[in-house]
Amino acid sequence: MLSDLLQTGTTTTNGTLNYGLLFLTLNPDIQKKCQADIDAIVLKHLTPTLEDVEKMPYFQAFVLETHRLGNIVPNPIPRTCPKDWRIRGYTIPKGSIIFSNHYSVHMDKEYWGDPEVFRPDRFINEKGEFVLDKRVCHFGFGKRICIGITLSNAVIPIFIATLLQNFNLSCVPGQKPPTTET
Ligand code: HEM
Repeated sequence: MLSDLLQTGTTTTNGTLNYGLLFLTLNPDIQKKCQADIDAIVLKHLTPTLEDVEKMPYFQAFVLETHRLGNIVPNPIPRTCPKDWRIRGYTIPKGSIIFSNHYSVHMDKEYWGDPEVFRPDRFINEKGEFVLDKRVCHFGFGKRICIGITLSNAVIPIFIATLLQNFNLSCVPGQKPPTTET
C-alpha cells in the first residue's frame, strides 16, 4: 500500500512540476505575470502559503493550464463495469473494461479552440478572476478519483511559487531551448 502511494504520488507530482518549470522557461511573459501575482501577495522574506495562492488568480490559472497541457495521466487506470449500465442511449454490458481518455478531453479542439497553446488566460474571466474549468480532469472522476488531490494541490503551487519568488527561469544562452516533445 505504501509503495502504491509512493509510486502513484511521486511520478505524477514530479512530472507536473517538470512540465510547470518547462512551460515557465519557454514562456518568459507568462513567468513574469506569475511573479507579479506572487510579489503582489507575498512579502519578500516570507514563503508563499496556500492562503496566498488562493489570492493569485493568474498563478492559479497557470497551474491549471499546466495540468491540462502537461497531460501527466493521459489514460488512467482502466475500470470494470460491475453491472449492465445504460447511459445516453448506450448499454454498457456488465464486465466491460472502461478506459477514460483524459488526453482527448484536454486537447479537444472544439472546446478549447487552441489546445496546443499554453495559455493560462483561458481560465481568467473579464473581471480578472480565476475560473476553475472542470473539463480539466487530471485527477479523474467519481468514487475512484485520485486520493492525492489535497496533497498535490498544496505541493505543486507552493513549490513553484517559492521558486518563482526567488529565481528567474531561462534557457541556457547559446543552447537549443528545451522542447515539450517527449
Ligand atoms: C499531479 C498529481 C497527480 C495526478 C495528475 C494524479 C492523477 C490520478 C488519476 C487520473 C487517477 C485515476 C483516477 C480514476 O481512475 O478516475 C489517480 C488515482 C490515484 N492516485 Fe493520483 N494523481 C496525482 C497525485 C497523487 C498523489 C500525490 C498520490 C498519493 C500520495 C496519489 C495517489 C493515487 C492513488 C492511490 C490512486 C488510485 C485510487 C483508486 O483507485 O481508488 N496521486 N491519480
